[in-house]
Amino acid sequence: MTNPNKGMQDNQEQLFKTLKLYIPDLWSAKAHSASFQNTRSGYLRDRISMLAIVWGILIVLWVPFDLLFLSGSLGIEIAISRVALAAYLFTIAKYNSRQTSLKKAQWCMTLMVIGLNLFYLYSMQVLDFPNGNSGIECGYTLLPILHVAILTILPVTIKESLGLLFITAVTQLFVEFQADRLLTPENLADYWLQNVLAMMVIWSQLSKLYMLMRLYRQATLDPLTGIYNRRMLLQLANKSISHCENKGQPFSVLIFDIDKFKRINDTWGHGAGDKVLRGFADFMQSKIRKTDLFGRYGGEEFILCLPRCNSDMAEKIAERMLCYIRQLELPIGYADTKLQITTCIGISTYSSGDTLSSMIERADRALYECKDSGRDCSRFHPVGFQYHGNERRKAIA
Ligand SMILES: Nc1nc2c(ncn2[C@@H]2O[C@H](COP(=O)(O)OP(=O)(O)OP(=O)(O)O)[C@@H](O)[C@H]2O)c(=O)[nH]1
Repeated sequence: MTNPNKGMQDNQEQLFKTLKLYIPDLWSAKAHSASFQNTRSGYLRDRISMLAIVWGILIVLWVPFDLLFLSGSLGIEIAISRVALAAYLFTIAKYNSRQTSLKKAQWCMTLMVIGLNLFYLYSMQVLDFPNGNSGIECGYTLLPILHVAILTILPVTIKESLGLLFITAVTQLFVEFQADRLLTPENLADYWLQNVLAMMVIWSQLSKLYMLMRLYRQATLDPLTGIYNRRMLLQLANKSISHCENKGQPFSVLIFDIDKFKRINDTWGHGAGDKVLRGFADFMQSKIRKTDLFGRYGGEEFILCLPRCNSDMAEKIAERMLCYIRQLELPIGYADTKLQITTCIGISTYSSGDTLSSMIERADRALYECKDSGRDCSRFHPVGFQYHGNERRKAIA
């Protein structure tokens, strides 16, 4: 018999694998799923708007000190540029709060950093590129450090972070070149300090991204199989249906149920059953398109949503999947034993007035027709089709 502790250990390993983040996840947004990009863009958007508003207010609050400490026209010039920067930041905050895509949030973030650096460049030029960090000039020459420090609150990838730091570093090096103090020994301590600060900012940003991604995965993925859990699957499927509905494209739902799965558990133990579920989920993922949605609906039931697929195409895909699945040999971690499985597939296709629930309900009835017809087959139920076989025992989503 299989060892139950081994099964538990396997599950923990799988959970760890599902939640584990790799360097590409932290390096660039390209490695992220569309739904995580969407979640992060909302999170970024709030922070960018907040930062732009707070920084816009703080930058204007220094105007009296410009007028007080800087001689005549210098103070006025810098004060005007502060007000202009504040207006620019408020505009970014307003525009950013209306956007939804990650790309636009990234643009707003970059524009904010460019604006801050242009202000630094302008104020240095007005002050005739001061050569030292003394007295009142300190308040202006330290701006790049502040501009880097405020980025700490953003959950950004390494690539995004390096891009933002690069803008600030180039501006600062240009200013130092103009002030004749580029790479001078006196500046070494400053560089050191700035590099340490930059590292800490990147570290903090990555920690935020890491945490966000981990929590997101915990909330959206099935810990056993690593595919979408029911909540996420239904959420994404609803979005996909609305999208297809707006574009006048077809949309089909396939419910898969592994036949006589209880027997596998009873014969080989739950650990083996878990391995079969995992193997089946991995296999299905290798067979679907990038735009399809596949997730665990519950127990040994899985749902595959096929955007832009009409009923004919969905029936053909179901038949093809049945053939593939029949040939599948799934290891159960017990000697070299491999199990073969079959499935039933219930199919429904969107028609006007449908909701995801009504589609799942039809596909579910079709699935039960398969069970009544001897299993290892697929059935399609169109709207209005009445099936009078065994009624379904489970509640529908
Ligand atoms: N190993 C394992 N078993 C599970 C899991 N979730 C549900 N099950 C089992 O799946 C079995 C489902 O049994 P049934 O609903 O009777 O379905 P079946 O045996 O496949 O029978 P038919 O669907 O009629 O072919 C139950 O024994 C559940 O305990 C899981 O995460 N892991």
